[in-house]
Amino acid sequence: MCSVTEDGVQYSFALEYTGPPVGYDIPRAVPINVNNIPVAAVVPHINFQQNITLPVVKPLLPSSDPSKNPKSVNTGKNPGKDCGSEEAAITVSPTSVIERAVDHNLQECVFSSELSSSGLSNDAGTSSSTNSFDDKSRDESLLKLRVSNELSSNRDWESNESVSSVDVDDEYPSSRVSSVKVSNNEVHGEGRKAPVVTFRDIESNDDGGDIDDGFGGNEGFFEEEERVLRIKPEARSKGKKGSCYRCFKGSRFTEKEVCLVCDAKYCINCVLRAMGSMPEGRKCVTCIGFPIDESKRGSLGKCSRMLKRLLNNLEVRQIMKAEELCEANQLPPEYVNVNGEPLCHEELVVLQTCSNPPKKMKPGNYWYDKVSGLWGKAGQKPSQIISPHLNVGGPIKANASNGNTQVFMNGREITKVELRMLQLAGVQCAGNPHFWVNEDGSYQEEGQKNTKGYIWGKAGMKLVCAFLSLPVPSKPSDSCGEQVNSLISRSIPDYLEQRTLLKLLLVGHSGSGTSTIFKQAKILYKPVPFTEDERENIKLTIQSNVYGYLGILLEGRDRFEEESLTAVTKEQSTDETEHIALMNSLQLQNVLKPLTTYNVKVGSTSNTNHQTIYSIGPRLKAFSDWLLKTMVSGNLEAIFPAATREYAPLVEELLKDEAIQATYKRRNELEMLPSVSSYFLERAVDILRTDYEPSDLDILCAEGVTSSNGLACLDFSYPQSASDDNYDTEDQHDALLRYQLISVHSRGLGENCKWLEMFEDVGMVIFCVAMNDYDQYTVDGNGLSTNKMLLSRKFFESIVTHPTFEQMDFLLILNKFDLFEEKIERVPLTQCEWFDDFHPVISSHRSNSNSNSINTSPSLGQLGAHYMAVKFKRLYSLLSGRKLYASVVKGLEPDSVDAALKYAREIMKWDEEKPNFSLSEYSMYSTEASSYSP
Ligand SMILES: Nc1nc2c(ncn2[C@@H]2O[C@H](COP(=O)(O)OP(=O)(O)OP(=O)(O)O)[C@@H](O)[C@H]2O)c(=O)[nH]1
Ligand SMILES: [Ca+2]
Repeated sequence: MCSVTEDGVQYSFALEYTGPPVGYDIPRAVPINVNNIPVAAVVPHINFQQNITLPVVKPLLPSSDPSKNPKSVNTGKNPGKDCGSEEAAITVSPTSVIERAVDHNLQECVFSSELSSSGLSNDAGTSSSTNSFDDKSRDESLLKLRVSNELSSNRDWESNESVSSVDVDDEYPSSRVSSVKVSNNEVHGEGRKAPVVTFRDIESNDDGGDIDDGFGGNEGFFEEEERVLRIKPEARSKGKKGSCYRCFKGSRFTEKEVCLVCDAKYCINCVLRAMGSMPEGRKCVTCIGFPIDESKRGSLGKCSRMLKRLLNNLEVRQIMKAEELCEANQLPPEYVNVNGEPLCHEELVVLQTCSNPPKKMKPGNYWYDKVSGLWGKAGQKPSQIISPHLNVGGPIKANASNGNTQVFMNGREITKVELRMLQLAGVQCAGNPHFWVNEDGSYQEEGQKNTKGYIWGKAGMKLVCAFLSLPVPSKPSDSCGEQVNSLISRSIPDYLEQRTLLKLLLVGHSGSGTSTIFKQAKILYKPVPFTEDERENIKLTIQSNVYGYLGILLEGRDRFEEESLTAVTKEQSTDETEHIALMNSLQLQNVLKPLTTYNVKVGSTSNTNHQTIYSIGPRLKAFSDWLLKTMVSGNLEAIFPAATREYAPLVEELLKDEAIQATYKRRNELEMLPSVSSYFLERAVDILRTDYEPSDLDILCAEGVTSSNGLACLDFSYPQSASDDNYDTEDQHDALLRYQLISVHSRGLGENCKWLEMFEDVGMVIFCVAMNDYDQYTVDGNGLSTNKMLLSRKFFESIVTHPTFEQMDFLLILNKFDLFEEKIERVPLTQCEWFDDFHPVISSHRSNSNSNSINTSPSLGQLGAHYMAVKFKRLYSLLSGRKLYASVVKGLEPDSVDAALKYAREIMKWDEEKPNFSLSEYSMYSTEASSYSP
């Protein structure tokens, strides 16, 4: 079927299948011979009530009030005349009538299911050809039928249920009324006047009471012009649980599309038949015109993968647009309460059409500060700043956001987070002040005239607000926003723009590699990971780091020299003279106060005898001492790397010096020296050049590159990778979904993680652990030394049990697998007391590294990783009763981090789709989804 849209774009709705024959039955629409259609031609004057086996309703007189006589629908039976000439209402179960039509040769107003389905497809063609996604364009000349859901979707009945109309009722009490349009031409042939025939479902045959229960008092459900009952359909499948509502095939795991109104679920083969052209988005044809299920409002306009597979981009876009914008799907105004008052239609329109409307509005209670434009859910901190001065809702209440700070803003007691924000903005908040804050952020204390400042004016406030998940005013022309953001949003169609930003919180104890993963994400997902400025800063950071490592080496050299001298002294003290002992003590002093006693050392006659391999020459010694002094005084950053050019030759000489080389060999004994230092020290000479340009790996390995304040945000979307093409499901839309990776330092979370509550709106927590920490110790302020893995565990526990994250998904990243793999061969995992029951069974062939046969037995590293994951999973389950997702990662390898972050996306995606599964289905599924991904 070819159609032309308003824009003149031609597109085909369905293509003829030209492939090889298929081995299964294809549902088909039986062609209709117009002449053979059993039309309700002449209705003889039959007393239907006497014909008890025929499921009929009593005719409803045009004057009768349908609400008072709900079992009757409008009808205009006119004996002796063509049934098309007047309105007629007959209650039929479609099949039952078909059978009866055959049995009794009745010429009734009967429609077979084939007819209805051909009517449907015609409808689809009609509406797409006129681009009639709005109600208006529904052609009046169409024969209006009200048939049951079952008729069109073949959903809930079986053809042998000819007489069991009552059963159907009982089982499907609310899938009753719906509308299907059938082209006049197809039904009646040309030349006939379009009649309006309104059918009601079988239950009209029922007697009184039941129906009143179903419809009683619901005048609102009657559409006056058409006088047709409008009860929101509700679907239940007759097939086995989880199967498609139309063909009854498939299981709960089959991908399905859900009707926004009645929750009927259709498989990929049935969805287009059941939903037709979707003029109001994803609704069964029979649900068109009905309000959506409010719990599904969040998914309006968010296209499923299934539709994207079935339809082309243009079609998908139009359907999604219609879904979001069509009248029937709009939020009922009375569902929105602002400052305690339900909105009327005009208010809702004002709210939605203002220049800066609330995003993602759902039914609910909101507060609105008309002066500043702050907007939030009742009892919560502000979520957005919308257009101010809108005349909607009542006056704001002091407890609107449930604040308890005794600080007031435009009459509302603000929340703790806002107070924190004000403090960071430099607003004086002592003495329970009442502020008057305008939409531009200017504020004054109540009763005073002077503007004291601008809340959002201060540099860095945007980041602070992002950190605290507080809104900032958005400029009308939001062109100055973050580069990447605006780039992306420009290519997103309007209706996608207001999508949720999915936030991922990345945390880990210091040294766990969180910064590395953050940087890796930046490199992976940003077209330009670092700006020129950033690169320059990174370069300086790396160079300072190298000087830092050098300093640690020099310090170590001092120590080693001292130690070896002491050892020599002890050896010699038995047979050496006092003079030598004296000289040695001098030598010791040299070590301790090198600069001042320098000459003594040089002048000493026995100097050469008491050199150790850790001793360096005078020039280098002087440089070394100076460097150490500078480091201790904390001036390193100020002097380096500006002085790089001057000192580069000295550094080069120093690094080549045997004493330094010897020290470097013992670097494992230097606790202060991070393992990554060797990566840089080995290339120190190159790095310290002025023309050095850090590589991606350099940046990844460099400490201190990100987040001086402990917080870093990265807005990104997962790019479409080549491998994704395998599943064409992952198309554009997923690529356009926006994510935000927020990385926080454990120390940035404050005591007892008190700042964690700022992150209540994140979608998931990614917790990072360095696997190779199991034998590492840190010494705290009290001189107590604690295993780093246990520290990580403690931190993990406090985050998992934090009230903010009660229902949060957690992904554990077991990081630095490369280092772990190597370490576990040398150091038993049982070094850490938490892992004392690790007793791997290792195949005896394992050690044969030369064997080129495929070694299927896992390595010790893999066993250890698995064991560690299980340990954390058990702990998590104990703490939260839920499943922990886990992923083993090598932070320095892009692919590894990419896989882990995509895994995170899958978990969130699953979270989104979870509601489409029933509870029992979910619990089954979750067992699978939480599997361990190595
Ligand atoms: N070999 C190896 N090194 C890693 C891996 N992940 C991180 N590192 C290194 O480990 C060091 C510490 O990692 P960081 O990213 O600084 O982790 P962090 O200390 O938690 O983060 P910050 O406290 O923000 O610096 C860095 O030098 C990284 O280069 C990994 O998977 N393998
Ligand atoms: Ca670090």
